[in-house]
Amino acid sequence: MSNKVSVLVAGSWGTALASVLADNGKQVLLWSRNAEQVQEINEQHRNSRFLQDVELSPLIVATNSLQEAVEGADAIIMVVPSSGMRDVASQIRPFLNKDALLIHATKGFETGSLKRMTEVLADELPELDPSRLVVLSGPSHAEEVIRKCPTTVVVAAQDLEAAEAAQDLMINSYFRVYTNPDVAGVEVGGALKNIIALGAGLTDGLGFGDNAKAALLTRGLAEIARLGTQMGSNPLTFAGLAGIGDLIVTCTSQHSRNWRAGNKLAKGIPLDEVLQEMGMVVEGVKTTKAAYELSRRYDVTMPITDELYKVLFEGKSPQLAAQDLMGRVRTHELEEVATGAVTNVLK
Ligand SMILES: NC(=O)C1=CN([C@@H]2O[C@H](COP(=O)(O)OP(=O)(O)OC[C@H]3O[C@@H](n4cnc5c(N)ncnc54)[C@H](O)[C@@H]3O)[C@@H](O)[C@H]2O)C=CC1
Ligand SMILES: O=C(CO)COP(=O)(O)O
Repeated sequence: MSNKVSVLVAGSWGTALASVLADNGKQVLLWSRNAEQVQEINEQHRNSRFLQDVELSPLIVATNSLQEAVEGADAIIMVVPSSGMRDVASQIRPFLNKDALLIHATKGFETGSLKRMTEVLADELPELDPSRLVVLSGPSHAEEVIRKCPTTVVVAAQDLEAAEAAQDLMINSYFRVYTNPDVAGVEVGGALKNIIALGAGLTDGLGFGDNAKAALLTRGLAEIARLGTQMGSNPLTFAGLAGIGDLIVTCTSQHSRNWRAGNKLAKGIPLDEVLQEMGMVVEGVKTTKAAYELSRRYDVTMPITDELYKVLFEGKSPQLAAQDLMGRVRTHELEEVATGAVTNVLK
């Protein structure tokens, strides 16, 4: 398939996905707005800020020019953090081939509009054939993909042909790609799991133990599925790679920036200092705010998200948040299931 393939931007995940493409024999153009990073990738085949000690394939060529990266590309992988997606999408509009395959691998919602990333891309790129828009998600830490550890992901598109084209482009012996027609579900699952991962870092940091962690994952999945279903997702997607799969890896791996940020918060470090210390995107913080607003828009109960919102933005102590979650009005697991998405997930 694609001859010219580009990846925007050269963060941790963009660089790891560029490596997958290079391993598949593609010459990859990797865009960064940072001139020093471009020089380091081209001259030393390294991206030391994000993936230390990893030698990149010479098939990966970095560029500072969005025009050079996008013009004539048959496939473009967008891995901009959610906060920059609209801006970068608007900048590529003049150069984009309207039949290009546009795959994004970003996990988050747009602040304010609360839109999913494919909705933001469709807004900014009206000439692009919407059937060419694909989302890639699933349990996949960049640090492991770059070392070619066995990884599974899912690509979702309205159009099976586009999803299969993305599958064909990315799949290899260590990177197994499934397709799914549920674009909304794959995007919502990938975004919301970061909230629960922040909570898991907090829970572990407070020494609450394995029971609490299991509770957080299970009840976290219930609220992800509840909101996701109201947003038009197929509940079964949350039993798959973009749901429980990504929830497991992000809540249990110390590679997770969201887990690490939650863990630092448990030590009493203020949120702005935590984010500064991380130096990498922690999508779960903005996503907690977005999900808090979405839960009200769709009238869905999300107790874990609500408590995390209070911890992050209202100064509530995590201990009190945990106490309030445990002391919620008693309820019936199956009764709740009977009125929500989890029925279908568990069937
Ligand atoms: N790191 C990982 O293992 C995975 C990350 N993701 C998702 O991929 C997305 C990107 O994350 P990472 O690559 O990990 O982040 P990162 O923090 O490693 O790198 C982000 C890069 O984006 C650049 N950037 C930020 N805003 C920009 C803008 N407006 N214009 C141009 N460049 C901009 C930064 O300078 C940095 O180079 C996030 O949505 C994340 O949830 C998804 C799966 C795995
Ligand atoms: O989405 C991820 C793994 O699938 C990466 O999670 P973090 O952003 O928490 O590192």
